[in-house]
Amino acid sequence: MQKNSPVLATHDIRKKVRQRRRELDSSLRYQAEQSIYQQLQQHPKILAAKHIAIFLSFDGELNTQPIIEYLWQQNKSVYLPIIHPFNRKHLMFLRYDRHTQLARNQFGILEPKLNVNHVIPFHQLNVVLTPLVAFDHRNYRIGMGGGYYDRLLADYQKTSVYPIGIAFNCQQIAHIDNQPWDVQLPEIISA
Ligand SMILES: Nc1nc2c(c(=O)[nH]1)N(C=O)[C@@H](CNc1ccc(C(=O)N[C@@H](CCC(=O)O)C(=O)O)cc1)CN2
Ligand SMILES: Nc1ncnc2c1ncn2[C@@H]1O[C@H](COP(=O)(O)OP(=O)(O)OP(=O)(O)O)[C@@H](O)[C@H]1O
Repeated sequence: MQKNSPVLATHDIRKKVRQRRRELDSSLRYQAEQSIYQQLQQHPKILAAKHIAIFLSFDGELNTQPIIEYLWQQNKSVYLPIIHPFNRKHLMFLRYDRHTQLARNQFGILEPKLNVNHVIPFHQLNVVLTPLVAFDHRNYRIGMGGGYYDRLLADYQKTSVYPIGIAFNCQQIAHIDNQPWDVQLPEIISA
């Protein structure tokens, strides 16, 4: 592989920013989380939404549990991604409530146990809160490398689904050498 190959560069950025995210100072982390929670609570798309996809934090991601508690309180329906059992490069979204049983997937991330009655088709989601590792000023993102969210969001503009990235400021980088399949997010909330 060439030294300046974008694939290699992406791998290095992912590694570096994941580490930066894990090592974020705990009081800075707390302040940033409070700011992001506030921004989300005032967000018109969240206020109007009924069906909201989110994720359970791992690897230094912002703690999403308070957001989930808030959404439940507001009587929103909350959904979590699971790795599709047959089509393993794809995600499915399952309803998440206080009674949902969770188990760790192959990456060590907690996910709901598959129950077909709890599945929501992608196009019925109103907002997809989207995890990311790194982002740039154009709202291109680098994720964990599975391509899951790029596949999921490839055609979001043909639907009424509104994706919102959430991240810490320390995850912003100058420029992402975007690939043809990379999805540009309409919005990233960060602090
Ligand atoms: N909280 C959260 N949930 C999420 C995501 C996310 O970014 N955050 N995902 C966003 O897409 C999906 C999971 N994607 C992932 C992709 C790669 C690895 C990962 O650790 N890869 C290792 C190899 C691990 C292995 O194969 O055993 C690596 O690259 O070193 C983890 C999650 C779905 N759920
Ligand atoms: N829409 C798509 N259709 C087919 N393959 C795709 C699509 N999006 C991404 N891929 C494939 O997935 C692989 C991983 O992509 P990439 O490194 O951009 O993932 P990522 O953005 O870091 O991860 P994620 O989207 O899960 O957060 C690539 O090899 C790419 O070819």
